[in-house]
Amino acid sequence: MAALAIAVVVSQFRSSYLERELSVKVQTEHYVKAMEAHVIYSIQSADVSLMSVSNAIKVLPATQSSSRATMEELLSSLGSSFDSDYWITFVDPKGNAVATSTGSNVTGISYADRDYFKVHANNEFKGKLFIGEPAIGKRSKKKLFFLSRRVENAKGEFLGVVTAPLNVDRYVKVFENSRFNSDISISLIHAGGKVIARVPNFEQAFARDLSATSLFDNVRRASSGTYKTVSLIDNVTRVFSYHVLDGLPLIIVVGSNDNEAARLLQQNYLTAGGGLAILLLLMFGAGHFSLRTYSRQEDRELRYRALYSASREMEHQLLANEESMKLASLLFQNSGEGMMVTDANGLILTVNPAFSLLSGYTEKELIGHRAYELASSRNDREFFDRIFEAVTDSGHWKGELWHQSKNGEEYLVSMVVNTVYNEKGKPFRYVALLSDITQKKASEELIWRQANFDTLTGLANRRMFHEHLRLEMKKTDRSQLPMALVFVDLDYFKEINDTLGHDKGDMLLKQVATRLLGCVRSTDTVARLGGDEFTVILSELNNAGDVVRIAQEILKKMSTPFHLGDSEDRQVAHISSSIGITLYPDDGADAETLIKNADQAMYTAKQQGRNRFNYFASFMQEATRARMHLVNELREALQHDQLRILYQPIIDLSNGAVVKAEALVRWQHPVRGLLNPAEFLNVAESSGLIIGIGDWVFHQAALEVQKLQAISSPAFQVSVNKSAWQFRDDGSNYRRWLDFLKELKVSPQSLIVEVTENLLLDAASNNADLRHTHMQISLDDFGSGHCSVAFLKRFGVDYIKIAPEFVTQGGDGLLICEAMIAMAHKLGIKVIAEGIETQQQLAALTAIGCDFGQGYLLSRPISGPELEEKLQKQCEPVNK
Ligand SMILES: Nc1nc2c(ncn2[C@@H]2O[C@H](COP(=O)(O)OP(=O)(O)OP(=O)(O)O)[C@@H](O)[C@H]2O)c(=O)[nH]1
Repeated sequence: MAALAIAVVVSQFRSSYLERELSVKVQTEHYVKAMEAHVIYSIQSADVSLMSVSNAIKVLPATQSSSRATMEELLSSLGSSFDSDYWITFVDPKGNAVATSTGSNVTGISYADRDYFKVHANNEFKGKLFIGEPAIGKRSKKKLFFLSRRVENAKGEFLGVVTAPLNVDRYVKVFENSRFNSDISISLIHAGGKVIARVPNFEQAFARDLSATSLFDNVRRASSGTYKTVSLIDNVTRVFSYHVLDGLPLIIVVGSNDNEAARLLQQNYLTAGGGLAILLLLMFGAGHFSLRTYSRQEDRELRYRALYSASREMEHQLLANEESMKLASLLFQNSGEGMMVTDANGLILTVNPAFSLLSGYTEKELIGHRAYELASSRNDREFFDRIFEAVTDSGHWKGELWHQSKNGEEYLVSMVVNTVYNEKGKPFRYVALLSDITQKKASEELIWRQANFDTLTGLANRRMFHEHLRLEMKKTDRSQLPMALVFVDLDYFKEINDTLGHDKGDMLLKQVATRLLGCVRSTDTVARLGGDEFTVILSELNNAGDVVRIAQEILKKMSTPFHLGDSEDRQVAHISSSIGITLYPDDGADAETLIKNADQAMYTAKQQGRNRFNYFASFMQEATRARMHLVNELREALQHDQLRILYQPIIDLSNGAVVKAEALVRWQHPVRGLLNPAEFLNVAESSGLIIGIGDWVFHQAALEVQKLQAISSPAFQVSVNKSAWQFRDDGSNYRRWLDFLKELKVSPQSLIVEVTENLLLDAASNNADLRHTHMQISLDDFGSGHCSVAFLKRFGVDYIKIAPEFVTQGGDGLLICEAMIAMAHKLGIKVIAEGIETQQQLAALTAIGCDFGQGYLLSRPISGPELEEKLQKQCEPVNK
């Protein structure tokens, strides 16, 4: 690289040796280039300051740009960065000086006559940099020339002019130091014609108009060139090279006389090459150089080139900066986002229209107030301390806070605060961007609530429950204190809905939620999984005995009567609950297992009679597995025709004839043999399979009664048992049953539906549907429940079946039977005695007027064909 540089320099000067004039030309051109780089660099650094001042003024509130104090503060805060060779003055729209960065008092000085002021007042330069003609400073009395820019607000209104007077002495010094000998002249000339700086003879030359000289003849022809003439200033004949600075109204002119050219020829050209290096060093203020090696020469050459291209680049950046400031100003005025600018003490300097709209305050009302005065009292002091800390540490804060508008309304804003620093690195302005997120937040919160909470009770919903459960399990892992998961399911809640209505059911669920919350600590979780299923997470239990106490408390609270509705429409509801409890980590390691455990324990509590709590035990898992297996088998049984019906004959006690039969379902299990309903009905009910089984039984019974009536008499009846679960149907199965009977041409009265007392009491409304079918109703197990006589009548019961315990008891049992029979007969209800096992019982029941009887003495349950045969036989003597 060094070798290459040497070669370049050597070849350059060898050619200058060959051609005298040309050598002068080359030399002056070198000077021109070096001077140009310096001038551009100095102008651009002053222009950066001009632009930053002008942009700062733009964001000031309207009144403040005319305030001397504000402007002095602004200019002096920037002043420290200024080059000592220039300063900045702000001139108001009338041309009067407002303040200057040197801090001198400029009040009363008018610059209205300056060319730059007129140009900007007429907006001829559209805010671009204008370089005015050189002149003597009105206050400083220095020889100056002026860089300036127009300042306007976002609406384009003229706010004044910022000007940077440049002390031309700086150029004189640099030019002087760059000359090898006194014959070389270097000048910086304004495009208007006036000399800005010149060596030699600066004093005579300053502000002298050269517009009529041959220089300008040449300039008008080309932006750079070389010519020979006698200087007007010092009368010396020189070869002049000139260059018009790109985009600037400035011309650099360098002249060398013939003596210089001759001297050059005698001199070692290498030294001349070194001269150029000296010039470059001086130009950039390095002040120290050495000519000892060529490699240094190469460095300097490179540095010169780098600086030259850097100054070009800077020029482009400045233009881009200007553009972006304009854009920023537009944004400020038109943005939908609120913007506020404060000084370093938090005093509001300006706000944009969107901010006024948000807060209800005009810009005028806000200026001078502290930004935090807008915040609502919802934010505490610590909150502001935190903001302050963040802004001090990083210059930045982002977050949400509550503001209060002029009309007192509170609104939530999302705010970003950024700091603008002055040249000393101290905060100078704070800029805040704000947007109202009240609505957005409210709907986010609503969505979140809907996603996580049960709308009816306000308790955590299933999703939230799962989240809490996992969190509590983690807590337990850390604290080693056990946690209990409690499932609470209301008993027979459906009946509340059915008897009191869904609204009252809702009221009850709400009260259940409140009562449950009252049973636990605030740190525990109460959730509603759906329907009448609730869960409680009892976290970090110090004492496992607490769980029992809480479970008992819940049972008690749930079985305390609920008062539903207001005084006019008040209803009292009685209910109870079944509770399942499982412990973590003892019973399971994951959430799914715990949930399953608690559910099983609760199910067992239901099975055991409800209104009780049950701890999960591993045997329950086994039981559950067995139950699931049974459900699957039963489903298959239905599909594969494994169910059977046996008929137990019912005898007319007055003549011993079989006149009815009770259909009893059996399961012909492929492995376990014939199973009684007790072995599978529970599972059938809880799995819902009971509906299908009930339908099947009914169909079989209807088909059978058709056959039996054909054999004996149209009065023959078959009874079917209806499970409590079948009442949960909406009644559509009755319609299906009646359709089927119609198809068979069997009268509905041929079938008796057997229901239990409790069922009759609980599902009163559904029984009304049953009566409308015209099938007969038989009340099973009469005497074992609490059915009042009034109920019997009201629900149109056709038969009562006396429970076997009364029949087999004898003595008092028989007396009760007699009373029941008498009462039933008075109501027009017939009586069937169940479980007759002895002749004695038969005789006694017959004696007290019982209408019908069934039991092992009379016949065990038999198959359809067997019954048909029996009836056949019974009918034979009559037929004969
Ligand atoms: N009022 C009201 N009822 C509901 C709501 N959600 C579900 N249900 C009803 O709650 C009842 C829940 O019944 P289950 O738990 O199946 O049965 P249960 O009657 O409580 O009987 P057991 O649980 O066996 O003791 C169903 O009848 C649902 O229709 C609700 O938001 N409001």
